[in-house]
Amino acid sequence: MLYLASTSPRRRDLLNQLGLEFQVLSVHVDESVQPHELASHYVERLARAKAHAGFQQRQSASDLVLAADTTVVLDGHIIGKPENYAQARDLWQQMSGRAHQVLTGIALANQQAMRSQVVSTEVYFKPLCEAEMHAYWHTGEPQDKAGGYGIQGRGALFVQKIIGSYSNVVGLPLVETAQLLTEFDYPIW
Ligand SMILES: Cc1cn([C@H]2C[C@H](O)[C@@H](COP(=O)(O)OP(=O)(O)OP(=O)(O)O)O2)c(=O)[nH]c1=O
Repeated sequence: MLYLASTSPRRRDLLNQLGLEFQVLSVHVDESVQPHELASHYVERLARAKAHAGFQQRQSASDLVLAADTTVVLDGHIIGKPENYAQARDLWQQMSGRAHQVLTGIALANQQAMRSQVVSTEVYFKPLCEAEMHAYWHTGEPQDKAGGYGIQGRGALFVQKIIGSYSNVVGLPLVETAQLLTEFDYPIW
């Protein structure tokens, strides 16, 4: 049986898109960033920690546990969730009219092994004006989101173009996830 160690509805929807049967596990890991930790190291470490925590709950020889972690990176810095409008506005002003990266770490584990990788997508914001930043904040969408937007929602109105995987930005890069599953001999088709 395949398990997704994530309660994120976005990840569930993305994995459903592949037409695979799976069950969801709820896992909790410490998400604090280590001092001087690179974003790529951070998302891979957390994805592996989530997969490991998930596997603690499921240990039959045939079980596979998939986990992921997504973060937004601006000028090399990991961007968290904005706590108020002032923080969000400050962040979006820095992101306005230029590129940032969205990194997702994915990890897949069975009883014998764990494999993981990091996928990066370049996201370009259009130049933002005060009125749209204000309006977006009041939709309630940015509040619980790392980087302060969701490309799968009205945050798409900020995104002029992306280079790389779209599903990676939403939280689960599907090509790379399918590749990992194949490496574990899990049938995709
Ligand atoms: C850039 C971007 C970020 N996000 C945000 C929402 C989350 O804050 C962040 C991903 O957080 P995660 O910690 O990776 O996932 P999660 O906490 O939602 O779920 P779980 O740990 O159970 O797997 O990505 C989007 O939803 N859409 C986007 O386009």
